[in-house]
Amino acid sequence: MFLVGLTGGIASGKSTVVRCLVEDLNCPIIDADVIAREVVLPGTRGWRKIKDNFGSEILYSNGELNREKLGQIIFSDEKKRKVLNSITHPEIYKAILWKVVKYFLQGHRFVVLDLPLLFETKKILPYTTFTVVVSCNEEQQLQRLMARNSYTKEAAEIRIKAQMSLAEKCKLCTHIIDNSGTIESTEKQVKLLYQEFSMCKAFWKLRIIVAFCATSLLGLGLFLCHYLMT
Ligand SMILES: CC(C)(COP(=O)(O)OP(=O)(O)OC[C@H]1O[C@@H](n2cnc3c(N)ncnc32)[C@H](O)[C@@H]1O)[C@@H](O)C(=O)NCCC(=O)NCCS
Ligand SMILES: Nc1ncnc2c1ncn2[C@@H]1O[C@H](COP(=O)(O)OP(=O)(O)OP(=O)(O)O)[C@@H](O)[C@H]1O
Repeated sequence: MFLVGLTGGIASGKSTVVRCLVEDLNCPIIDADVIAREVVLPGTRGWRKIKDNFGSEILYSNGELNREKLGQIIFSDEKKRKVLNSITHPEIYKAILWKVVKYFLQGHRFVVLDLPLLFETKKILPYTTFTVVVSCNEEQQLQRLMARNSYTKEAAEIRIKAQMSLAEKCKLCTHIIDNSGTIESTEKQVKLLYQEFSMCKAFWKLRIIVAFCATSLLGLGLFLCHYLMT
């Protein structure tokens, strides 16, 4: 099975790419942002640790995490961001591992993992065969983030600065999806890339069949040698 790491910057268009992969191509996806929400649901270990470290003022009266408030704290304070990461990331990686195993057991041989911090944390990087960065220019990223979340320019900028820049990520990846044009143009690139990965999948199947045949022939050869010599 091979893993494709999909990443990018905040609001660079990862979810837009994922939507196309799921809805148009029926591709198996693991979304780290969804998992990140699941591991801090009220009553979970992650939730308890956040409450212990950041205090009850970080919760709504019904016990749910006030994500906006926590976001304001951690994006403007690197130390506190590290504390939150040290609580959530081990839980997130465990859940990712289980999902990979589940997809493998279901017979999938190629899974896309949408992980915003793929290059920042590097934990999953060694297990990826390909890494795809969804990119756009800095001004578009800023404008799209401000528009989507109704953030001020300052709030959007501190969130962008909390991550490695898109330009740096583009240097580290194996493939780039340029999301600076229309959504249709992005979808075209996603479909082409999906075809490329699917061909890779076929190539791996072929390698496994060839390896199996070669091992069987070798075994048969050894058996015949042994049979003829005794
Ligand atoms: C701080 C939180 C509560 C803010 O929640 P909010 O609903 O406003 O944002 P959401 O979770 O949708 O994240 C939006 C984007 O912010 C960026 N982001 C989130 N957490 C981080 C982080 N710790 N460091 C840098 N960027 C981050 C990612 O690009 C993500 O796609 C939340 O992001 C969180 O719990 N973060 C810690 C877990 C984490 O690292 N998630 C990233 C995926 S592994
Ligand atoms: N090509 C595009 N043209 C115009 N708007 C776009 C384009 N791609 C994405 N957007 C818009 O930009 C915003 C950010 O896109 P999206 O939510 O896909 O980013 P993301 O990388 O998943 O963000 P996050 O890191 O917060 O999860 C959304 O409002 C989306 O509709």
